[in-house]
Amino acid sequence: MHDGSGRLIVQGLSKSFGPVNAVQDLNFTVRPGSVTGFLGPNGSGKTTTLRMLLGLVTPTAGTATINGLPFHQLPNPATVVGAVLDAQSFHPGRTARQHLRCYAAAMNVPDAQVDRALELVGLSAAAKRKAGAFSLGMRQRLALATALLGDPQVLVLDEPANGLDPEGIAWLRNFLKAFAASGRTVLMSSHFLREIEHTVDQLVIISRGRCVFDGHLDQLRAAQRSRAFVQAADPSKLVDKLQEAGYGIEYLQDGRIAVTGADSRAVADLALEAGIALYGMQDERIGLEQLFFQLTNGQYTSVQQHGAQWPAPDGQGFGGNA
Ligand SMILES: Nc1ncnc2c1ncn2[C@@H]1O[C@H](COP(=O)(O)OP(=O)(O)OP(=O)(O)O)[C@@H](O)[C@H]1O
Repeated sequence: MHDGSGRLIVQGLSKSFGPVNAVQDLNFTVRPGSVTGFLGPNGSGKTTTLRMLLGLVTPTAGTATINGLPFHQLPNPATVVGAVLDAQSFHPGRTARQHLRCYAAAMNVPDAQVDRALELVGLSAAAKRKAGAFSLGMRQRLALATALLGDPQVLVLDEPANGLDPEGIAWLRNFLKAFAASGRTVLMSSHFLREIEHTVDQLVIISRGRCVFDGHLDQLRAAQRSRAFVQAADPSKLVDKLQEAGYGIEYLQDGRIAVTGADSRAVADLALEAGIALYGMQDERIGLEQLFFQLTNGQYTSVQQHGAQWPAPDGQGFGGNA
């Protein structure tokens, strides 16, 4: 049974593998009713964190809880959390339905859930086909169906969009948004900002095992700075005026002034008022992707949609948030 919270709480979580500090003092909360992206370059510690959350790796320090409990203390965990860590782990000779029946039996979930899960992921027509012949996109869907068997409150997905074509990504986006809109929780990892940009509301970004951003995607967007580069006849007078107006200033080596938080129009208006001639102007906008580059300190990586519906936990209708 769902206890109605669906919260994932990571506190002071660390994991070292010998000399490798894979995860270092991570703190974040994932709330129901939203899709949270867990973003970071390759090797930044995403999988290790998800594995600690799912009780598959023991933390060196700290805790990771689901509904207030470590995974291994959850009563009937399959009904609380569904996870996909590896979309390739199928017996190639089994059909999609046979694969799901094996898991349903192991989870003590009624067989009826198998056809429901196949339907939810759009695989009903492929139920009798062997998983070994599935495309990567179909494997991702079958893995997701496996995670959905227990009708869980929380979905934890490691790189679910990996290898999907644009149509598959759009399908996944609709699906996860609808799942979250019903008051459930989604945590999905990615190393590619553009791939998940239109799917997630919240973002936790990690780099080298440490959290470098935790907040709403809009907060990240707001942090995109714009700058205007300007060459003026009287630079020091213009700088005085710009500083009076509250803009950040930087002198560039080539004699231009970089004005932070302003576009060229605002600078031109101010220069005109002050009677300062301008010889050249240029705008610069730091995009989300560049910002992600900066946040992850060059440890690179980089985030895409529709509409589905999803019943709320315990069949309470749509949009119920715990
Ligand atoms: N079992 C292990 N033994 C030793 N080192 C490990 C182990 N698992 C992970 N690591 C190391 O911990 C670091 C974090 O790896 P992790 O797989 O968690 O990163 P990731 O962000 O999921 O990367 P990717 O996007 O490439 O999957 C890496 O340096 C990795 O080599």
